[in-house]
Amino acid sequence: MPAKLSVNLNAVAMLRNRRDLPWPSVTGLGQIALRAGASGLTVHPRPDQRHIRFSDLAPIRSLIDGEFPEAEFNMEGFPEENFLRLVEEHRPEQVTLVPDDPRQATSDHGWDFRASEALLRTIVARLKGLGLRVSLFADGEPDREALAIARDVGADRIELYTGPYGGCHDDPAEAARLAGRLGETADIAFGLGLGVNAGHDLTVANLPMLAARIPRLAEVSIGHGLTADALEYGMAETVRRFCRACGQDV
Ligand SMILES: CC(=O)[C@@H](O)[C@H](O)COP(=O)(O)O
Ligand SMILES: NCC(=O)COP(=O)(O)O
Repeated sequence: MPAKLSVNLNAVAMLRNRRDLPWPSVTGLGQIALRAGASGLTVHPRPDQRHIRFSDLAPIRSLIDGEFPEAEFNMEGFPEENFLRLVEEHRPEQVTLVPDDPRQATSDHGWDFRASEALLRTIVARLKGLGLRVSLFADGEPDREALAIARDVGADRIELYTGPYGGCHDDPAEAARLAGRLGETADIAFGLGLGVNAGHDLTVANLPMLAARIPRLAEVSIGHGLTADALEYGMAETVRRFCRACGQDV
């Protein structure tokens, strides 16, 4: 089955936040994306609310519950207490834990599973107690021992950090090499019984090679490149283009 597309709304929220006005509408564009065939919506509410605001979460939850009961809400963030309370309140179908420092401009690395094992064990147990799927942001390094820790702390999936792969848009040879590394990492994760998601700087151009190398990829979450294309083609057409790049027949 081709990878599902979860549309990350952070970039739409950032545009909205330029003014004290409610447009572009984060929930409205999420609705257009789901109507066009996206399988879910992703948000990464950072502590300073510079993109998604905490007040965006309830309307997104209601949108999915009301019109798209098959769709999934994916909340990403560092597992500090405020984020965990937001998760408890809004009950996303999936929580993706990322090791971000609040001062980071954007996510730029996966977990150090060895150093964070105790923290992750506690947090994953708490989230699994709520019945939520848990995914852990992981570097595309085929490190079996580290990935075994991700499995052993109770995660359901990893999300491969594809930033370096996305950054090679003008270097096809390096992109192919990194797709191979991501694929090796995914193969180890599958062998350990983990599911595999991917995200960061994915585009219509670089998705097909990744999807071909990882045919069992469960989900991609995409915001920056997708929002850029939505400015050019509109959100609905952009979602269809990204779904096709995942290998979906839309
Ligand atoms: C975990 C990940 O890769 C995404 O959440 C990405 O960091 C988007 O976040 P921003 O839109 O805040 O940069
Ligand atoms: N998990 C990655 C994500 O949600 C979106 O990242 P990007 O496409 O904005 O780089």
